[in-house]
Amino acid sequence: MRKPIIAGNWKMHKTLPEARAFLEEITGSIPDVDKVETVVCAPTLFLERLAGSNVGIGAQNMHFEESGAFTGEISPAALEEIGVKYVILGHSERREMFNETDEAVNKKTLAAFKHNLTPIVCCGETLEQRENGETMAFVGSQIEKALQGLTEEQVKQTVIAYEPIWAIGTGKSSTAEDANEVCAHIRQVVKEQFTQAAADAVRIQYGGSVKPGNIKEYMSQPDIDGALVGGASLEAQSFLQLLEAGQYE
Ligand SMILES: O=C[C@H](O)COP(=O)(O)O
Repeated sequence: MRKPIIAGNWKMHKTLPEARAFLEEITGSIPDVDKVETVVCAPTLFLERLAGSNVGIGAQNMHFEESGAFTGEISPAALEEIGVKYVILGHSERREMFNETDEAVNKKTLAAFKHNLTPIVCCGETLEQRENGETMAFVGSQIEKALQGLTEEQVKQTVIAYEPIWAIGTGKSSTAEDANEVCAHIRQVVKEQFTQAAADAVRIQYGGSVKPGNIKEYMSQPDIDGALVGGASLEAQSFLQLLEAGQYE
């Protein structure tokens, strides 16, 4: 059985004192790691200070090269060294605003495994693509390209986050059934590209206006294994409610 994974993506929010206060508030109340894997993806500057707590710490992006003249970037090795365990790759905000391509996401995914980082690979369609009936083909192709060259074992350890772009930060969440349909398609794509065992093991999160009040609907779907949460992960009590509700019955 796949273990649920709930990840907060703080994006470019919080100061260091706020980040520390958040972790102090949640530390004693994190559910058992056997029930749900808890991850907080913080701004790069805070990562070193947050690592070492009983929460999995994740970065929100990284470069795929080991080192070099890439002003403003952070390397996978540097993240590994400070105790970061997860990295969000190919978030739609990075694809849209920072021109991140499928090829770059693939290189980053391969680089993550060289440095013991669990990649949270994001995919998701625009509203226009959804209305044109292009969701399955588009999302399937994003995932196929992102996972190219991975071993079956690496795919099993990968986390995929399906986030329809029109549902991010808008309050308009996808219905649980619609989200599950896309997640089931992603699993099918993984099966065709790799193996049934890889498809059975890979964890797929839903993201897009997930809140304590709706997370259970998503978690009750057979192909959804967790959530990648933006806005509702910023407040400690809201995040704890997500963790409580984000477990299998
Ligand atoms: O990475 C998280 C997603 O962008 C979802 O953000 P949201 O929960 O604020 O809609």
